[in-house]
Amino acid sequence: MFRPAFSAAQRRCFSVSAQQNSKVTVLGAAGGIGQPLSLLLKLNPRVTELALYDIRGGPGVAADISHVNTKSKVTGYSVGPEGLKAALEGAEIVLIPAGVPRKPGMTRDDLFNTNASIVRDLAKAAADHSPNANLLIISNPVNSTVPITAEVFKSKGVYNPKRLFGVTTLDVVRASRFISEIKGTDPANEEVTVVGGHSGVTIVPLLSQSNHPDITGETRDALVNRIQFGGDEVVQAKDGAGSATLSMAYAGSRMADSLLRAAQGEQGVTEPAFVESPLYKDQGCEFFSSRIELGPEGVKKIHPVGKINEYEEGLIAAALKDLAKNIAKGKEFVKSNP
Ligand SMILES: NC(=O)C1=CN([C@@H]2O[C@H](COP(=O)(O)OP(=O)(O)OC[C@H]3O[C@@H](n4cnc5c(N)ncnc54)[C@H](O)[C@@H]3O)[C@@H](O)[C@H]2O)C=CC1
Ligand SMILES: O=C([O-])CC(=O)C(=O)O
Repeated sequence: MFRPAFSAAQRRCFSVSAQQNSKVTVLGAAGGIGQPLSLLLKLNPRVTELALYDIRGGPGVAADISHVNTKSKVTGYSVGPEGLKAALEGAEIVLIPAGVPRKPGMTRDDLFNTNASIVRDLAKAAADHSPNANLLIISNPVNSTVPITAEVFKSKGVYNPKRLFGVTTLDVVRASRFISEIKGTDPANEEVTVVGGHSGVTIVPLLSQSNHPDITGETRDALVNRIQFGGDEVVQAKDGAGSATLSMAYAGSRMADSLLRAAQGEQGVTEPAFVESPLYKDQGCEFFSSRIELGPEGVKKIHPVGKINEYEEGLIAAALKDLAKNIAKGKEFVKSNP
């Protein structure tokens, strides 16, 4: 797992892989997520070049981060198609946290009207200028923005489902933290599989597969609810000033680091992600988040959901209903608004 501080010994271990060039691009780099995410990427020795783009403030954030004394080169790009093109060209990973966040009382789906076109347009640029990069979609609603990106790539004839990821890492980060709070354990030792999508009831934690299948009854219901609606806790606490940014930056940098490690030959790297998946395709869900083994080609293996109990079967059934609608909405948007 990527941790933001590296000892001298760790730096020596990293040195072989760090010789490989890895350009990482952030679109929306000056935002609440973009800034701390870019900082964490600057601290990662596997990143050799960091390209920061935003419709406002990209060069300023880049100048600031570029003073951090790690080896990677940081560039902030000017606003417009030329800047966007230069930011994307040669990227191994493109992270997209561009778009508006929620305010109290809103669902992630309420962001669709604004964020769908932002993601569509950035996806068009990525399809043109970095068609082979791993694309990590953070902008909400992820359940729809990932299908939007897939449709754009298909329309340009460059879609590779192994390279498109909706970032759901924050759900497992939260789940391991919340379960550790109940059990008084170290969250580093807690792994909770979370499947489905990234909003409300589409977020399905599989506690029966965790270290604590004994959590049942009201405690289980409250924990599941907290994992499903953890984002709302932050939205309410920020009281109109946005949603999770710092924990999301951590989660996004962990996902990027996992992809870089897998690309550089590390075996057995897994993360959850919302990807094109055969698991529930026959129930209208062409995309689904489950544990993914990563490799140099992006998605190496999609893990099945595995053994679950009746309660979890019910959670998945509820998730699939919403998820199918969210996916169809994204696909329809690109058809009607190419
Ligand atoms: N996947 C996940 O787990 C999570 C997703 N999110 C989502 O991430 C998104 C960003 O959240 P924040 O960073 O808090 O928002 P923010 O408003 O602080 O930052 C968004 C940034 O995107 C930029 N932007 C807007 N349109 C752009 C375009 N066409 N090209 C380049 N940059 C553009 C803005 O200038 C701004 O700097 C939201 O949609 C939010 O819901 C937030 C937390 C977790
Ligand atoms: O809740 C939100 O709107 C942001 C988000 O996706 C999360 O924190 O999981």
